[in-house]
This record gives sequence, C-alpha cells and structure tokens, in this order.
Amino acid sequence: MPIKIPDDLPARRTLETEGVMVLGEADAVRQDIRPLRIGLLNLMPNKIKTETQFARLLGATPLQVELTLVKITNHVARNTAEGHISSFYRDFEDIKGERFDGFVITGAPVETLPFADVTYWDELRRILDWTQTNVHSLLTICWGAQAATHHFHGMPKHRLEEKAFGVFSHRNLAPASPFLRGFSDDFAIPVSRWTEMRREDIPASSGLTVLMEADETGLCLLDDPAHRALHMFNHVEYDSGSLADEYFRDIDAGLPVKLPANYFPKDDPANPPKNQWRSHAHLLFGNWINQLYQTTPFDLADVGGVAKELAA
Ligand SMILES: CC(=O)SCCNC(=O)CCNC(=O)[C@H](O)C(C)(C)COP(=O)(O)OP(=O)(O)OC[C@H]1O[C@@H](n2cnc3c(N)ncnc32)[C@H](O)[C@@H]1OP(=O)(O)O
Ligand SMILES: N[C@@H](CCO)C(=O)O
Repeated sequence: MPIKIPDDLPARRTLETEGVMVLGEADAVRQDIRPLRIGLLNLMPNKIKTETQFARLLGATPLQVELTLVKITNHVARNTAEGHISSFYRDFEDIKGERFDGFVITGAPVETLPFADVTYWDELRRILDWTQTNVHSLLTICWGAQAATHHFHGMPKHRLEEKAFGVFSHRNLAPASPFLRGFSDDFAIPVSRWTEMRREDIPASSGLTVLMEADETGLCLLDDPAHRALHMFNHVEYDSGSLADEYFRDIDAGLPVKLPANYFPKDDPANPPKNQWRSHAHLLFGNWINQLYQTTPFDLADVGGVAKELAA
C-alpha cells in the first residue's frame, strides 16, 4: 500500500490520481516499522515514466517501501533533464556502502550492442557483484536480465530476425513457486526486444528454474536462487501505451519494426490499446515483496550474509 518517495517526484501526482497510497517523509516516520528499502537502477531513457511504473507496483502491497533511485556513476542522461536527475537520483558510487532488501535493474535500449560496447558495462558488472553482498533480493528486467544472466551464468544473447514485439500469452511453469502464487495457467505479458536468451543455453548446474515462458517469444521469468534473483526478460511493468510509444519511436528512427502483436484493437494504431497484463504485474510484484518481507533479515546490516570488501 504505502510507498515512500520524495514529495516532488513526478510519480507522486500520477500515483495519487490512481489511488496508490503514497507516503511523504513526515507520515513515514510516524509508522513505527522498518520500511523495506528498495533500490531502482533506472537505465531506461524515459526515466520519469519508468520510475512511476515501478513505484506503482512496489507501492501496491501492505508494506511500507522506501524507494531509492540509482543511476550509473557519471552517466549523463540524454533524454531526461539534468535537474530531475540531480534532484532524485544517486550515483551507484554513493550508495555502494548501503544495503537494500530489494534492488531492481531495468531494461535499456542497448540490447543490439555487444555487452562490452555498452559504456557502463564494467560498472554494471560491479553492481551485479555488489548485489551479492549488499542486496537481499535482486529483480532484473529485459536487458537488465540479459546482462545479469550473461554475467552470472555466461549465457549468450542471440539476435532475433525481427523484434519480438507485442503482448503474448505466457505459461505458468511453476505454480508452486512463491513468486507465482495466485497466477493463472496462462496470462498476457508485453514483450519488446530485438534479442533473446535461450532455454538451451541455461547451464545445467546453474540452479536456474524457468517460471514463465511463451511459445512465440521463449523465456520470460527465471528464478536464480544461487544469486537470490529473479530475471524477467519482458516488460510486465509497462503502461498501457508503452509499446505504442516504442512503436512510433522505432518507426520515426527508421527501424524495421512491425506492428506490436495482439495490442492495438483491430491492429489499428489509431485505436487505444487495452491493458491485458496489469493484474499479473501487481501479482508478481506483490509476491516478490511478500517473499522479501518473509526472508529478509530484520537488521539491514545482515543483508547479503557475510559482507565482503568491495573493490575500490
Ligand atoms: C535490422 C536492424 O538494424 S534493427 C536495429 C535495431 N537497433 C536498435 O535497436 C538500436 C539500438 N537502439 C537505438 O537505436 C536507439 O536507442 C533507439 C532507436 C531504441 C532509441 O533512439 P534514441 O531515443 O534516439 O536513442 P538515444 O541516443 O537517446 O539512446 C537511448 C538510451 O540508450 C543509451 N545508450 C545509447 N547507446 C549507448 C551505449 N553504447 N552505451 C550505454 N548507453 C547507451 C543512451 O544514453 C540513452 O539513455 P539515457 O537517456 O539514460 O542517456
Ligand atoms: N523495450 C525497450 C528496451 C529495453 O528493454 C525499448 O524498446 O526501448
């Protein structure tokens, strides 16, 4: 239910309009509980929309969540005003001494590049290693999930012949998993990527379990207990109009993109899309927060087990 975010973060007004309970500093301290600390490393270019999407889902459970917005150290955002970044974001270098119950790493529109060509690849690898000592549970999204499964498990990223794009039916492969509690046998999830990770590349000894998969677009959600992580290759957090925004952006950029499948009514981009995935998104994030709450240490200092010295 309550999410604690800065009073002037744009997400606040949007979420209040939707009925999400948003806490200010003053109200939060009156609740005599330890909030769950969740970090969001936001690599998406549309940062304000992305903050709002994750705050909406993280703020919909009965627990108080304190959200920390994190950026790559010294990355200058091309698509977000500097004033917004300096007001609300902290560099990874500045938070690396802190501990978090949960940490989310978003997607990024860099998935056609080799990992090493992403300017912040070395820092992202350090962040992924840092989550193993300073974060209780990691959730990675789209390119973030590709990066994590590559870094932790050596899985290769494969280029697709055409963009996997649209809203696809996914299967529940692990109804007994606490992360899929309450999920139907199948459900719709938005997909938007030019690349994929493949089931046959999952190393046998990795301990990875496939929780969700789609016939058309393959792997969707992996449980990675060895790294206390969930890896989600698709975009359950997206707004109703996010795929439309990306479609028109890609068309304007001259990219060979097809109409997103199963999205615009009658496949007409003039028709506003219907949201078919909102309830699953809330269920998944609710289950993740529930698991966090059940398993995270009471004392944040104990998060991540035995602390290891961070590389300078
Ligand atoms: C058959 C075919 O060729 S299909 C080709 C498909 N190609 C692609 O998808 C190319 C990859 N992506 C892109 O071209 C573009 O990012 C698009 C089309 C998706 C978006 O275009 P634009 O909005 O003009 O991209 P823009 O230059 O603003 O970059 C988007 C984000 O990626 C980041 N980025 C771009 N290149 C890099 C890089 N090498 N390393 C790290 N970040 C990068 C930018 O910094 C920006 O993020 P920010 O706002 O946080 O700073
Ligand atoms: N789906 C995003 C990439 C990040 O997952 C995009 O098309 O920009």
